[in-house]
Amino acid sequence: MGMAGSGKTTFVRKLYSVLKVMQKNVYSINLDPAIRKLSFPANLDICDTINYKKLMQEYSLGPNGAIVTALNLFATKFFEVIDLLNSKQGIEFIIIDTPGQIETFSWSASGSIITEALSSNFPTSIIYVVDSVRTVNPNSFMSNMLYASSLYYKNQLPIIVVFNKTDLQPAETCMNWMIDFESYMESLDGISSHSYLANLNRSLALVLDEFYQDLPCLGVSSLTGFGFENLLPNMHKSRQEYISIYLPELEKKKKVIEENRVKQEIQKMKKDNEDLSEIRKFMSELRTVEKNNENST
Ligand SMILES: Nc1nc2c(ncn2[C@@H]2O[C@H](COP(=O)(O)OP(=O)(O)OP(=O)(O)O)[C@@H](O)[C@H]2O)c(=O)[nH]1
Repeated sequence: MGMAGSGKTTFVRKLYSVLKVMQKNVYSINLDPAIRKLSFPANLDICDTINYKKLMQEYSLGPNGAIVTALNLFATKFFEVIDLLNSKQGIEFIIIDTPGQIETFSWSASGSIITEALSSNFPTSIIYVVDSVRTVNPNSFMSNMLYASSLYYKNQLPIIVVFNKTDLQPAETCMNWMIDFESYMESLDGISSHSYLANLNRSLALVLDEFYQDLPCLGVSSLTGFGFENLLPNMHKSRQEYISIYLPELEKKKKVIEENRVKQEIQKMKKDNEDLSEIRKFMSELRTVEKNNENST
C-alpha cells in the first residue's frame, strides 16, 4: 500500500522479478481496477473480471466511486480467491498491488474484507511504500507516517515502511527523523516554525515516537533494485512476528466474532420462539371465538 504515485506498482514489479531470479514460487495479484497497462505479470488480475470503464459509464460513477464499486464486486468473490490460493501447491510468496487511491482500499469495507480474508489464511504483512522525493518535506513525511500508523493500528498486522525512489533522494534524512526526534524538530524550524501545521507536526511527532520503535524501515529503488536484498530478511521477520504475535490475537478476535454470532443466533431463535408463542396464543383465541360463534348459531 502507499499514497498515489509512491511507486507501488513499480515496487511490486521489482519484488516479483527479484523473487523470480531467486527461483521462488511467487503468485501475484493486481487489485487496482483502474490500472491502464499492467507492468508486472499478474497471476490474478481484477481487470480480467471487472471492466472499470464500463462500470463508470453504466452507473455514472466518478473514478474513485468506480474503484470502490469494482473492489466491492471483487470482495464478494474473494473467498473463492482464497480457495484458489489454498489449492495451489508450493506458493512461497503472494504479492498484491493495491489501487492508486489508497483510501479506496485501506478505508473501505471491501479492503477490510480482503485484508481479513488474507490475514486469517496466510501470514500477511503490509509493505507501506513511501515516495522519498516528496517525503523529504517534513510535513509530507508526517502525513505519510500518520497514514502508515493508521494502517498498522487498523489492520493489526506487521508493517514494513519502504522509502522508495532512493535513486533520486536518499532515505537517510527521513529514517533519521524516526530515531532522532530533535532532528525532526529542527527540520520543522527550518521551514515554518510558527505555523499551525508545524505545531501540529511537533505534537504528532511525540505521539508517533512509540510507533517508530522497532518499526522496520528501509530505503529502496524500485527502478534500480537497490535495497531489495535488505527487504527479504525484513519480510521473513514479519512472517515470524505474524505467527508469534499477530496470529494469536487474530484467533482470539475470530473466537469473539464466532461467540457473538452464536449469541445472536440464540437471540434470534428466542425471538422466533416468542413470535411463535404469540401466534399460538392468537390462534387459540381465534379458535375459541369460532367455537362460541358456532354454539350461538
Ligand atoms: N526514479 C524512480 N522512479 C520511480 C521509482 N519507483 C517508481 N517510480 C516512478 O514513479 C511513478 C509512479 O510509479 P507507480 O509504480 O505507477 O506508482 P503507484 O504508486 O503504483 O501509482 P498509482 O497506482 O497510480 O498511485 C512512475 O513514473 C514510476 O516510473 C523509483 O524507485 N525510482
